[in-house]
Amino acid sequence: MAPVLDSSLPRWEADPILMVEHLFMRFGGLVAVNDLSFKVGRGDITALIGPNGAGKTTVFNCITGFYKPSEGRLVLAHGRAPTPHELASVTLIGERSLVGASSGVFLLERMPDHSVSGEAKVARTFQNIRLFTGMTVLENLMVAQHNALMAASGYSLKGLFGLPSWTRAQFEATETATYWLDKVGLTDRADDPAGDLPYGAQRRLEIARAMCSGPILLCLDEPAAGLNPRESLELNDLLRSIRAEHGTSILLIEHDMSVVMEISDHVIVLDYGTKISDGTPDHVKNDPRVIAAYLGVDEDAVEEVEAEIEAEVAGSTTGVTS
Ligand SMILES: Nc1ncnc2c1ncn2[C@@H]1O[C@H](COP(=O)(O)OP(=O)(O)OP(=O)(O)O)[C@@H](O)[C@H]1O
Repeated sequence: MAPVLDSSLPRWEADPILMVEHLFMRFGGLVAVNDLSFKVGRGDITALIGPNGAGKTTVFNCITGFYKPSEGRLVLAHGRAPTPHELASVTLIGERSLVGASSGVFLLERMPDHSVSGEAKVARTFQNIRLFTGMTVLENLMVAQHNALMAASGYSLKGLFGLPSWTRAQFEATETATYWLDKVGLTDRADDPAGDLPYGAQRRLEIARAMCSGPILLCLDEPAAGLNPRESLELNDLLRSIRAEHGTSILLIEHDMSVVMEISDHVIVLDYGTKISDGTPDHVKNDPRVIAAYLGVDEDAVEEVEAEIEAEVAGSTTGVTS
């Protein structure tokens, strides 16, 4: 039976798909991520924001297995979140995953990047587009399914003899690629080299390629970078439909606040590797610490603003006006 979720809690508390716990990443003397904890809700669009150098991409690199964190735990749950007892059992026996009847639990910090994508089903895109520019648009989407196709081919034998399971897998991979080509509006460019596409189309192709691997968590590093306002709106629609039609949870790093505030359910703000705010878009955009981090105001000024807000709130509840 599906567990009953506490509707009084935000989704990231009631039903987290990813739990980042006390994450540290040090590069020599530089602490790029400093004791960071946050949760990503299942089916939510979650944004990780912060000024340049705040540590956002480093967090992505830890989640997706590109970096081994200096400390901390990264728990991904395919089904319901694990109980503390289940989590302790995976952690203590030194395993990197627990694939039970109802769910799979993965400790991402213990997994290499290919297992994070292949087993834990976390896909990502990069700040700088990384397509195979010499391959066609369609080939880029087929390559994304290479691992599944290799397994279906029995690592060549079934493919060599053209067994039905291999033919079926090939057909399904082509269907998946065709579906995503259509979804991102690139069907008529299927046979063109990916490098010939305009910039905005390359960004959409990257997202389509990530979706071809069937992720349950899609991590997007600055998907709106370099897009014009019309393309940003199209991106918003694409991400909303990925969430609505495929139930994929999305974690994105983004500087474009029109994208962040428009489509996010949950926003986490980093500054110098530390979390300074965590909540709904409305909560975050009115948080004096966030305003200060973006405008470069110092701590004293933040405390002053907070005191002013508290005084105003107290005044309005007692009916005192200034
Ligand atoms: N491989 C590395 N070696 C050394 N320092 C690094 C490495 N990767 C990141 N850093 C440093 O860690 C800090 C955080 O960098 P990161 O790229 O994560 O920030 P960011 O928030 O993603 O920035 P931006 O918005 O500009 O992309 C920076 O000071 C950066 O120079």
